[in-house]
Formats: sequence, C-alpha cells, structure tokens
Amino acid sequence: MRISVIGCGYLGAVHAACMADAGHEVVGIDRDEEKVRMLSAGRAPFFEPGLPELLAHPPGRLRFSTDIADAASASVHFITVGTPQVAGGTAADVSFVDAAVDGLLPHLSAGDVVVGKSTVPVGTAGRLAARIESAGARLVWNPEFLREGRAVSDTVAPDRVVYGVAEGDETSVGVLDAVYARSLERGIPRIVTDHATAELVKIAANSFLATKISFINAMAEIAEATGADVTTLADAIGHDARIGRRFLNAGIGFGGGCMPKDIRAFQARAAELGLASSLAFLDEVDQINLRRRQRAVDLVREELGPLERRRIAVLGLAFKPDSDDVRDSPALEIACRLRALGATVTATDPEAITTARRSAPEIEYAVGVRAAVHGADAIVVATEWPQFRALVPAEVARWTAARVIIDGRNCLDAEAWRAAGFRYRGLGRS
Ligand SMILES: NC(=O)c1ccc[n+]([C@@H]2O[C@H](COP(=O)([O-])OP(=O)(O)OC[C@H]3O[C@@H](n4cnc5c(N)ncnc54)[C@H](O)[C@@H]3O)[C@@H](O)[C@H]2O)c1
Ligand SMILES: O=c1ccn([C@@H]2O[C@H](COP(=O)(O)OP(=O)(O)O[C@H]3O[C@H](CO)[C@@H](O)[C@H](O)[C@H]3O)[C@@H](O)[C@H]2O)c(=O)[nH]1
Repeated sequence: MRISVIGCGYLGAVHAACMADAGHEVVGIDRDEEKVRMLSAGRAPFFEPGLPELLAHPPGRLRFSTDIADAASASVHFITVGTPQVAGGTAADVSFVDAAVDGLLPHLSAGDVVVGKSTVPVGTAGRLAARIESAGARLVWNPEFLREGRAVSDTVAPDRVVYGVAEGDETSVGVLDAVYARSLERGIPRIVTDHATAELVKIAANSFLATKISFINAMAEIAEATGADVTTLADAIGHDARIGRRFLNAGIGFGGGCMPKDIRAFQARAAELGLASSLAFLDEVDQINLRRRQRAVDLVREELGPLERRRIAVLGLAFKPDSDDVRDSPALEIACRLRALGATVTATDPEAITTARRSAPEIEYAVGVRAAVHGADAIVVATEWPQFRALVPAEVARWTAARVIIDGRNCLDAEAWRAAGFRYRGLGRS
C-alpha cells in the first residue's frame, strides 16, 4: 500500500520505518528540516533500539520529506504529530493535529483513509471527521500503544490493534487490515469500535498504568513511615494474578512525553464534559508521582545536610532506560532540583546527555560512571540502565570517596552496596 506518515518524531519515525519494512511504500513527512535530513540520510534523529537498522537498510520503499504535498502519492495517511500539554495549562494542545489535517486536505483523493494515531482528547476524531469526509476521504482512529525503548517490536507485534471507525465503515476496516496484515497474521487481537471508544481506550490504558505506578508509590510512602519494604510488598501482591507484578516498581515515578501529560489532558477533558469528579483520582495519581521526585532530593539532604558546596553524581537522565527522551524526566528534574539547592551536579547517561544538555545546561555532564562519581559526596541512581544495575560496588568505591547511594529506581542490590561500605537508601525501603 502507499502510505504517508505525518509527524516523524518518536512515534512517527518508527511507524514509517516499520510500515516500509512490512512491504508498504512510505513517505514520512515532518516540518522539522533537520529531522527529515537525518532520516533521509538513513540516520535516526533519536535513540531507539532497532530503528537505525531499519533506516540503514531501507528497502527502497521509504523516503522522507518536509512537503505535505508529497502525501498526495499515498492513499493511507497516518497522523502522528505531537499533542503536548498546552502552555500554562493542563489540556492537550491539538493544534498540531488540526494543522496536519488542514495541510493534508488539499492533497486527499476520494477514497483515501486518514488514520489518527496521536493521543487526543475524546471527541477530536468526531470533530475532524466531517472535514475529512468533505474531501471524499474517511477517518479511522487507531491509537498507538508503543513504549519507547521497545518501539520497533511494539509496532511489529502490538498487544492489540484498535480501529475506531464511523458507523458502517467496513471499507476502512479492510484497508487497515491490509496495512497491518503482517502483524495480524501473528494472531494479534483486533478491536473494531467507534471513534470515541478508540480515543478513550488509549487514554484509559495510560491512566490505568499511571495509577498502578502511583499506587505502589503511595505504598512506598506508607512503607517509609512504618519501616516496611515496598519491593517485598510489590512482589507479594504481584503474585496475585489479578494484580500482576508488572508496573509495580516503586521509585521516583513516571515521566516521559506521554503519561504525565496524558493523565492531565484526560482530567481537563473530563472537566469540559462536566465530569471532573469522575477523574479526580488522577490528580492524586499525579501528586503522588511528583512527590516521589522530591523524596529522592530529601533523601540526599537527609544524608548530606545542606547541599551548598556538595558534589552529587546523578546516574541516569532519560525518563526510562533504552531511551534518550528527557521530556518530563524524573531523573533530570531531580538533578535540576539538587543543582537549585546549591549542589554541583555531575550527571551521566548512556544515551541522554545531548538531549538533557539542551534543556538543563546548568548541570555538568560526564561520559561514564567513573567520571561522574569522581569527587562526588553522594550518588543518585535515577534511571535503571542495565549498566548501572551491573555496577560492582567495590569498584565504584575505588573511583570515589562518596559513601552514600540513593537508589531512585530500587534497582540495586542493597546488601552488596552496604557490604562495600555505602549507606544505601532506596525509596520505600527501610
Ligand atoms: N512517544 C511515544 O512513545 C508515543 C506512543 C504512543 C502515542 N504517542 C502519541 O503520539 C503523538 C506523537 O508523539 P511523539 O512522542 O512522537 O512526539 P514528537 O514530538 O517526538 O514528534 C512529533 C513530530 O511531529 C512533527 N510535526 C508537528 N506538526 C507537524 C505538521 N503540521 N506537519 C508535519 N510534522 C509535524 C514535529 O516536528 C515532530 O517531529 C503524541 O500524541 C503522543 O502522545 C507517543
Ligand atoms: O513499574 C514501573 C513502570 C514504569 N515506571 C515509569 O513509568 C514511565 C513510563 O514507562 P513506560 O510506560 O514503560 O514508557 P512509555 O514509553 O512512556 O510508554 C507509555 O506511554 C506510551 C505513550 O502514550 C504508551 O504508548 C505506552 O503504552 C505506555 O506504556 C517511566 O518513567 C518509567 O520509569 C515506573 O516508575 N514504575
């Protein structure tokens, strides 16, 4: 099939590359010239495992452009532009989606299918459908559930695909089945529903996951006050198959370009619908989450006292491992808060130094753990990269005089660090 993908960021670039790999002819369109230049040269503009391989060996079916007119050659058009939090508010800014649709309209042909993938407030598809239908095309809402760091495998083999279609639009269902034929052959569940339900499935899934994380972080707060251990608690409740152990890792909480802004946008939309109280709990989810960042800072202060003239090594800047994304990263925010309290902060990350430096030039950056911990008074592990989990405490003790380690992700072996002479502090652990 001939496909256009409008918006080639973390979602769109991966989607375009995977669709080409699946045998389709794809044009990826982005208004960011530098991004298009890199993608056209076969280089990934951000770190995502598996993406460089897909871009470096293009099957001749993948090209990139800054010109929306190039979408005219396609008959299926994915909308994958950003929907960030509005400046100064909590709602989603859907102006990029509107602009993408406006730009696309003159290039649509009768029978084309426009496929919305961006995460949008419920009701957006209904609003856009009339404009798209006036061009003789159809709109499907097909939310995306990929995780950064696993974006390629999640795109190829998602847990499910959801098509939100207008009533009776069997034609678009057939078109999307052809687009996703290779994934569907694997027996991946396919849910066909209306536009509003499809939009809601996405935001409900992220809200549920965020709630699960904040639930365990609330337990961490109770554990801290009572001398209990939240990791043992998570293991124990996680054995109940109805609960499950996944997404019960307590620590400095969730961040990234999706979950925090999505739960806020959902609340804003509920308020517009006169249903603010239905989602009031998401405000607690957000507050618990943000408190954990401060808790990590407070642990450093408990251990070191005033932070002026202190040096702190922060290991990890990305919001999660296997990503260079620092959007709303708890790790980067903790580094900045420590810096604001007067400490000299030296941070390192296997992939996110470049992205972090852009938003936080006040932090000092070092390549590698050894350089970061040199001269430090305390170490904070803020992203659970495998390289940090694998650190040998006795070796680290030779690199630094620091004897305090704050495990912001509960990812280290507490006993091993204590045995090497460190004061180990986890979140929610006695
Ligand atoms: N990142 C993820 O893991 C992920 C997963 C699922 C859903 N989503 C959702 O997908 C959407 C995109 O997220 P992202 O993380 O890829 O954002 P991003 O900021 O990385 O990428 C968005 C891209 O869209 C481009 N763009 C904006 N307006 C444009 C226009 N009119 N024409 C062409 N290009 C335009 C930007 O230049 C940018 O490259 C959001 O709604 C997000 O919530 C993201
Ligand atoms: O037990 C856990 C699990 C995750 N996290 C944190 O939660 C955040 C989000 O993690 P994850 O969900 O793995 O990453 P994302 O790439 O942001 O993916 C989420 O957001 C995407 C964009 O909407 C969705 O597509 C995905 O399904 C959804 O998992 C990260 O900061 C993690 O460190 C925890 O603190 N504890």
